[in-house]
Amino acid sequence: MSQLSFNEVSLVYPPRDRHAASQLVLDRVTVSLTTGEFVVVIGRSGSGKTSLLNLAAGFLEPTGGTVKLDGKTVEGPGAERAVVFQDDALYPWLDARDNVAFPLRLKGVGERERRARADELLELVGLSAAGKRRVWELSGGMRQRVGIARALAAEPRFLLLDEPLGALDALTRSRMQTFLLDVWAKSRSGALLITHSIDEALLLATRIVVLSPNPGRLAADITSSFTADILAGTPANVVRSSPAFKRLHDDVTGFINSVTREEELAA
Ligand SMILES: Nc1ncnc2c1ncn2[C@@H]1O[C@H](COP(=O)(O)OP(=O)(O)OP(=O)(O)O)[C@@H](O)[C@H]1O
Repeated sequence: MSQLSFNEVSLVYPPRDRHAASQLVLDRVTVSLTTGEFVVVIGRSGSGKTSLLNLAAGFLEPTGGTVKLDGKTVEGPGAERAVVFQDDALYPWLDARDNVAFPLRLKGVGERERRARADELLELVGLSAAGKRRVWELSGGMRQRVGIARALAAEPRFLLLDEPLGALDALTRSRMQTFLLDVWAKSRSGALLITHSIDEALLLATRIVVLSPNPGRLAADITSSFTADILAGTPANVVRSSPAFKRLHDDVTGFINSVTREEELAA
């Protein structure tokens, strides 16, 4: 089992120009996740969600505190933490299979093995027939699935997902939520996903982390159990209609809004 932890993490962005002030974006955030968990981070715009994910990815360094992977301070990006953004950023000059195989090429894996592994991953994401297609021949949902397959190619311990479904239409998004859970469960990795959707957070998370804005602070860390129902095949609309789902939806909404009221009172 692996653990990714934020320990009293603060982040200050320097002033954008000489007239601006520096900005405290995250204030002493302590939270951790282990492989086998699906942690969803939610909070108002500007609460530092993407900054938190970029710290986990090693794209940013904290100003205070530490980000650790299995007790070792994260000092930069690494193959054990794969990132998927909203804009999949596939390589347009490669077909779907070569996009998926790309991280393996970087690792020096031979061509035959690369292709075999990429084909397995394409099958996992339901795209075994699309390996030869170019990026522009894929729909938005297919592109995101190729992006997720590519992220899985290096067998990461953690998947860091920044609004990966945000650009998809409602129907595709709903299908992709179930798909994402399946992939996560099969990969036995840990997932850290950012979303603006409370509904998505409740359907996907084993834990929901709520950040308050200005500066981003940990407002709540709540266990959720609907993931198991979705993985067992219960349709999302049935899960949503349960009283327990509605109660947790209200609780999370309350955390996000109560934080806003406090902010307003303090302003
Ligand atoms: N590179 C940067 N330099 C300076 N300030 C930044 C930088 N990146 C983000 N910020 C600021 O930090 C704050 C938090 O941004 P961040 O993107 O982490 O929040 P978020 O919760 O992900 O927002 P959203 O939900 O709108 O995507 C915002 O006020 C943003 O303007």
